Parts: sequence; C-alpha cells; structure tokens
Amino acid sequence: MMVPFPVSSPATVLFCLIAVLVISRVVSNRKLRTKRENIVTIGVNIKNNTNGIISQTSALLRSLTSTSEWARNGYQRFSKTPIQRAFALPSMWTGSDVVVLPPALLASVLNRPEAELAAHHAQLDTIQLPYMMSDSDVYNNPIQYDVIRRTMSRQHVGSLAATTAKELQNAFSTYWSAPVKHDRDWATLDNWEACGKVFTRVAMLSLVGSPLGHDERLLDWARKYASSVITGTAFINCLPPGWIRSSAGPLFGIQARYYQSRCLRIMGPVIQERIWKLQSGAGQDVDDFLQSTILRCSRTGDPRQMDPQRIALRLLGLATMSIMGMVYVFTHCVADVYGMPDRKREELLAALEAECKREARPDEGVTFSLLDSTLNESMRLNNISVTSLARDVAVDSLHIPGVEKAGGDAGGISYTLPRGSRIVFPTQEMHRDEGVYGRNPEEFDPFRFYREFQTEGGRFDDMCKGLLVFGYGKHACPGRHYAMQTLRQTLAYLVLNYDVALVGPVDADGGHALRGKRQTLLNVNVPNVDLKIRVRRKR
Ligand code: HEM
Repeated sequence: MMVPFPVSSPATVLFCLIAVLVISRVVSNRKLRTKRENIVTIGVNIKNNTNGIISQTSALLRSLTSTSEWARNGYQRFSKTPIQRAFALPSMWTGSDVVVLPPALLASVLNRPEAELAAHHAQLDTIQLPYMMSDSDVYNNPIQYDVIRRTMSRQHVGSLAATTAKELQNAFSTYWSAPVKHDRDWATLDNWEACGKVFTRVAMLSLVGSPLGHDERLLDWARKYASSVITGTAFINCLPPGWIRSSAGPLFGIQARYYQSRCLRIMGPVIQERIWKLQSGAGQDVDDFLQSTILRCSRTGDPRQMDPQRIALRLLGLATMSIMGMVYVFTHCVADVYGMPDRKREELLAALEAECKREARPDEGVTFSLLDSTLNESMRLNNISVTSLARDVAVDSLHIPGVEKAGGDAGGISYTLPRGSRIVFPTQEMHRDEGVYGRNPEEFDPFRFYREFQTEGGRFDDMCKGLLVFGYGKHACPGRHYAMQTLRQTLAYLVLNYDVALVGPVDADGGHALRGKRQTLLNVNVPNVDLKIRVRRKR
C-alpha cells in the first residue's frame, strides 16, 4: 500500500524531535522574530522576554500540531479586521516564524520582482527536492517548466484530451475492474492507492509518452517515488533547520532516491534512443512532451543538458507534482461526493450524470459547469497546506505598504521585513471565509460555484473568486489547465461508469461519519490514506 505518512511510532519520532530541537536551540540560540514592528506572533507567550528559549522552543514544537488552529485564530483576529493586518506563526519549518500576510496584499506582493521576493528557495522547502533528487540542476535550473507553459496552456491542453480519455479507460479497467471475477461484483479498494494508480498512468503517459508510459514497472516506481517525496518532505520539515536538518534530512530522502534510481534505470535508455534518433534526423514527426523537453534541452546549447538521466529526472519531477496534486484532489473529491448524506448525494450524482450525458466530450472547449463546480468546491475545502504561496525576502529590508483604510485613505499599517523573512498567505482560511463563499463555508456544497461564481458562457474564472489552489501570479501552477481537464475527465468517467460507496461508519442521514475530519502535521493537511471504497461497474 502507498502510505505517504506512516505513523508507526509517533512517540519515538516525537521524542527524537524534542531531543534534537532542544539541543539545537541551546547550540544555535535561534530567536523568533517576535519583536517585529506591527506583527503579533500567535502561539508564543513571551511577554517581555523575546529570548525565552523555553517558550520559543515550546512554540516551535507546538507548531507541529497547532499550526492550523493558530492560522484560524490569526485570520479572525488580524486578517479580517477592516485594515487587514499581518500576523506571524512560529514554525518548525523555518525554525523561526513565518509572516502571514492578509489577502488584500496578494496581488501587490506576489507580483514583486524575484530579486526582492524570491520563490525558488521557499518552493524547494515546500517539497524538499534537494534531499530527493540526485541532480541539483533539475531544480535549480528548471527549464522543463517552459515546456509545460508552452504545451499545456489553455489553448493547447485540449489536444491532450483524447489521449488522457483513452488512458483513463484503460487505467480504470486495469486497476478498478480487474480485481473482481464478474463485471457486476463489488471490489474493495484503497481510495488513495486506487486513485494513485489511475493518475500515475495518465500523468506519466502525458509526460513521457509511449512506450515508457505503458511500462508497469516504471509506473509502480514513479508512484512510489512521488509518494516518498511527499512523506520525506513532511518529516524533513518537522526537523529543526540548520545542521540537524541537513544531517538527518538525507535519511528521510533515502527511500525516494532508491525509487528515483529504479525509474531512471528504465527511462534513461529509452530517452537516449530518442535523442539519437533526433540527432540522426529521424523521428522529427513525433510530437509529445518528451520530444518537446529534449528539444528545449538541446536549445540551451549545453551538451550536459542532453544527458538522458538528467532529462529523465526533469520528467520524473514533473510527474511527481502532477501525480501528487491530482491524487490529493481526487481522493478528497471521492470522499466528499460519496460521503454526502443519501438524499444530497443522489441529487448530485443524477445532476452530474445528466451533465456528462448532455456534453459528450469532457474536454477543453466544452462547458462542464457542475463537474467543475464540484471539483472546485472539494479543492476549496481540502487544501494541501494551511498556508501557502511562500516567498523569501531577498533584500536587506523589504517595505510592504499595508492595506489602505476604507474610503481610499492612506495610512494602513505597513511592514518592514528583514532579509530571509518568509512570507505566506492564509489560503486555507481564505477558502473558508464566509464573506467570500457565503453560508456554511465549512460544508461541502458542490453546487456553490455553479450557483454563485459562473462567468459568461458557463465557465469559471481561471482563479475564480479567491480560489488559490493553483497559486497566483507569475508562479501560478502552469499545469493547472491540464490538471483541471484531467480531473474533470476522471470525475465524469467515474460518475458514468461506477457505483461507489465509502467503507466505514455512517450517520443517520446516510453520510459518511468521518467526512470533513482532518489531521494536520505542521503546515500539511494529512490525507486519509486508510479510507477504503467499494466500487462496481455500472450496467
Ligand atoms: C490538482 C493538481 C495540482 C495542484 C493543486 C497544483 C498546485 C500548485 C500550486 C499551488 C503552485 C504554486 C506554488 C507557488 O506559488 O509557490 C504550483 C506550481 C507549479 N505546478 Fe502545480 N499543481 C497541480 C498540478 C500540476 C501539474 C499537473 C503540473 C505539471 C504538469 C504542475 C506543475 C507545477 C509547476 C512546474 C509549478 C511551479 C511553477 C513556478 O514556480 O513558476 N502542477 N502548483
């Protein structure tokens, strides 16, 4: 089973963490920057003692379990006031605190030049690639992102739809239907693993093409690689940064590096052959993502970029982002839809089915308002992290003008942040803000976006109404059009072809008793990888 967050011996892990943290704090005497002007730190009870090692260490330790609650508290107390204010959260992630900026500053801050506010290091800290990848050029010089921006843009993504639709069909029949003898029998599957296999197959085919995308050994290793990157990251981020993280971190990356080497062993020779073919003038007519990546690497004029292992790792990194993003979203969507109370679930499924039958092709160019509304609503409620869009101050002192007072008066509170400060946005709380999303923002209401946020022609805005699941500004997810298209196709396929039931206790109204329950480790919302589903093909 794919277990991204094993919890086999939490007491041991906690004990080790406390020990290393205390030692590291005594040695390094790092300080929370709690005296920053205009910014209150939630969760620290220091009073006039900003050097209080005990209270600071205790706050960092409590950040492992309290980040979500603190973010909620800070959002209500500071971000929602008429002059929205920043606050700070202690975080083991940085070993200090992170500054949580209010929503109104999103556009002005995230569009700052990279030289002032840098994304790169903060993004690497978000998935800890240096511990998971053997070649630093892949993440320090990510030319593969250009290929996504070009081939998976809104205009181009539709051309991938036919391939993903066909592959989805193959994936569902291989992984979901094959376990049972008769077509109409129920099979019991792990939700996380079953969705993981489907999305690995589809994402890998889109990125590495055929024959690699059909190699079952590679698909298995790639899925395990993606999973171990996420698990490793979760644990590494719980280690105090500095020498402890850099010494112990590699241990948490061992598993990922093992899977990486298995993948590269299979991918390398096939990519090498493609390169030779291209260099000999053959295979010019092939038009897939792998080909585009090779051509992009060749355009650098640097022969080191034509190393097949490096190209393979670039693709594996993208596959990891694709697989984990889509699996996280879809497993939650399955739990949300099929965990609803009986009456509401039946109403939704009937409406989704009618929409899918009305619109024959769930791909680009066709409006699928209710499918998209359902996915948006599930993503709104199931943020991967509590805060996101992390950036680091890259100048000695960064001045951020505050939110203006109502009526256009200048004079909102402004902030001056020193080099190295990490800023984030309270995206989880923004997604649950009653002022934006209306009544019962905590409730899964799949018709919410359909009812309230459709634009002309039935589409939703790219980043509609403050929904930030794909980020914002120049670093917004370049794979979002592909991800949404594939998620939409998958939900349509599931609704049309399978009966699904969640395994586990149900409430009196027929809803799944565990719906909406979540666990947070530091800044990450841990998915319920133990959820089982029963599935059966429809007639
Ligand atoms: C449901 C699935 C996905 C979710 C929720 C998601 C989410 C995100 C978010 C929030 C960011 C912005 C991070 C930031 O601002 O620091 C991002 C960036 C990125 N995503 Fe996605 N993503 C998904 C799927 C994909 C796919 C399918 C691909 C590739 C095919 C992809 C490739 C990337 C890349 C390369 C970046 C970095 C962009 C940059 O730094 O300029 N993502 N993603």
